[in-house]
Amino acid sequence: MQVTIIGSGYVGLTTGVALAYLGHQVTLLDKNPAVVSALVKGSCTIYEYGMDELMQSARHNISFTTSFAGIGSSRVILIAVGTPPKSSGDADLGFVENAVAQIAGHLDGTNYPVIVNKSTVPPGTASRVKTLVNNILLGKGIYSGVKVASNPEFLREGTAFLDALYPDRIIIGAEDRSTTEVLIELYNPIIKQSFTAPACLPRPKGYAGPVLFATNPLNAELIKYASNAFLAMKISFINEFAGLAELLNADIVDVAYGMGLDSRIGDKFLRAGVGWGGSCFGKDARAILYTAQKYGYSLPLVQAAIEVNDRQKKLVTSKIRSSLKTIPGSTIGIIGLAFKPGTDDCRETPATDLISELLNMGAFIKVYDPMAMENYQKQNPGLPVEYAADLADLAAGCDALVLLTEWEQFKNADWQSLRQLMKKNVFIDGRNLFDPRVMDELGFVYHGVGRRVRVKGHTAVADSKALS
Ligand SMILES: NC(=O)C1=CN([C@@H]2O[C@H](COP(=O)(O)OP(=O)(O)OC[C@H]3O[C@@H](n4cnc5c(N)ncnc54)[C@H](O)[C@@H]3O)[C@@H](O)[C@H]2O)C=CC1
Ligand SMILES: O=C(O)[C@H]1O[C@H](OP(=O)(O)OP(=O)(O)OC[C@H]2O[C@@H](n3ccc(=O)[nH]c3=O)[C@H](O)[C@@H]2O)[C@H](O)[C@@H](O)[C@@H]1O
Repeated sequence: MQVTIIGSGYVGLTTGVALAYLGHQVTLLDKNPAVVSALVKGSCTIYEYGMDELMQSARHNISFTTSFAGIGSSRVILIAVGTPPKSSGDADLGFVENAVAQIAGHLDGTNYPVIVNKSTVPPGTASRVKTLVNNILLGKGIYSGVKVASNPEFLREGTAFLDALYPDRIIIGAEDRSTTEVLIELYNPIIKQSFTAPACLPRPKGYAGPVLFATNPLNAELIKYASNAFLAMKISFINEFAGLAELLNADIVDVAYGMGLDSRIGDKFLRAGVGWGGSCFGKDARAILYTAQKYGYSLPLVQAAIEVNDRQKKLVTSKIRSSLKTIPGSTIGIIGLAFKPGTDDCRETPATDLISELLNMGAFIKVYDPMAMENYQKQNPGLPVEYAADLADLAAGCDALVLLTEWEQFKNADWQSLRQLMKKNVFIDGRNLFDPRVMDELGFVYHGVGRRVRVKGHTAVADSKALS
């Protein structure tokens, strides 16, 4: 099937490469010439596990362009442009509308591709897009039979290809059966799992394909917001209890493990930490609050999820202050800049607020991330921090280390040697990556989140289990 994807960012590029891998003819269109020329030269603009292998085997099915010319010959057009927040919290649909206007401007009435919103857009956008396209076509004297669908994206950065090839669900919000069928055809290899799994991403054991749910566009749009708000709320919930656990001298890792044993609760998204980051949870929570407000309604749980997250981000500073006693003049090493492991994305990373707060307090800041240093530096030009070459370079001379991103390689580093390079021995583990007793034994003054006191001889069941 001929597919054009508008926007070659995290969603557009990974979706495009996955669809091309499945055998579709994919055109990746981005308005940014720098993105397109990098992709044409074979250099990927984002880091995502599996990109090189999938790109290599799918290369013959992909083309890159900045031009909308010929877009009418596509069977499906997926819109995957950004929907950033306005200052009101509402989603800014400027990029979507611009893309839609360009699409409509290039349709001549001989062929009507299905136009699909993959971007996260407020409920009602599919019908708004349809009106926009029809008006533009009417202006050209074309009475259009264009179909607009909503097909929200649920991939997570860092596991984008895993999520694209082996999703839990595919939500198709279409106004009629024939439009749904076009999208079923697009996703057929995934629904039937009829493709050969790439070597780097074998089919998960027992995985039998996604649940396909066909509904109307409005429901599909709301499913996306409700899902992200729920996940954000789940993390905020465990973070709220982490604060209480610290006061009680309980251990939130054990508490989360025990909660997750109930299949109604589940063990996912119960990892306490420095708070959720990334380009979507905050933006989407605020956008759906705005939508509710427009209808004179409130969403207090969603509001609280944001408030708890804001409070959580401040927690690290108070932990550093209480353990170092004084911050001005101290050297603090930040371990991890990406908003989560597996990605080079630094949008809304918890590191940003923390670093600026510590700089304002007069600390000297060193930072290190295995993947996200270049992005972070680009996004924060002139920030007075030292970019370390590796963990040893980071640890040297530090009074405190603060772990913000739980990259696997951090877990496996030689912390005994790293400890010896430090001036003082404070370690703030913002992701509860380490076993407190081990860090104690290595000579660190260790603080996790929601697990303040270590009881000698106590064996926390969950310490060795990964909560994901
Ligand atoms: N990043 C993620 O993990 C996920 C994002 N989403 C949603 O998907 C959408 C896209 O997100 P990202 O991929 O992260 O954004 P991004 O910012 O990484 O990429 C968007 C791309 O669209 C291009 N673009 C903007 N307007 C254009 C136009 N008129 N024509 C052609 N290209 C245009 C930009 O140049 C940019 O390269 C957002 O609505 C986001 O909420 C949904 C699920 C996951
Ligand atoms: O709409 C989107 O953009 C996407 O947003 C999230 O995906 P993503 O932001 O890539 O990453 P997550 O794995 O959800 O993590 C988000 C943040 O929550 C934090 N987190 C996650 C899980 C947890 O238990 N605790 C926790 O603090 C992570 O460290 C990270 O900062 C959703 O998980 C995706 O389903 C969705 O498609």
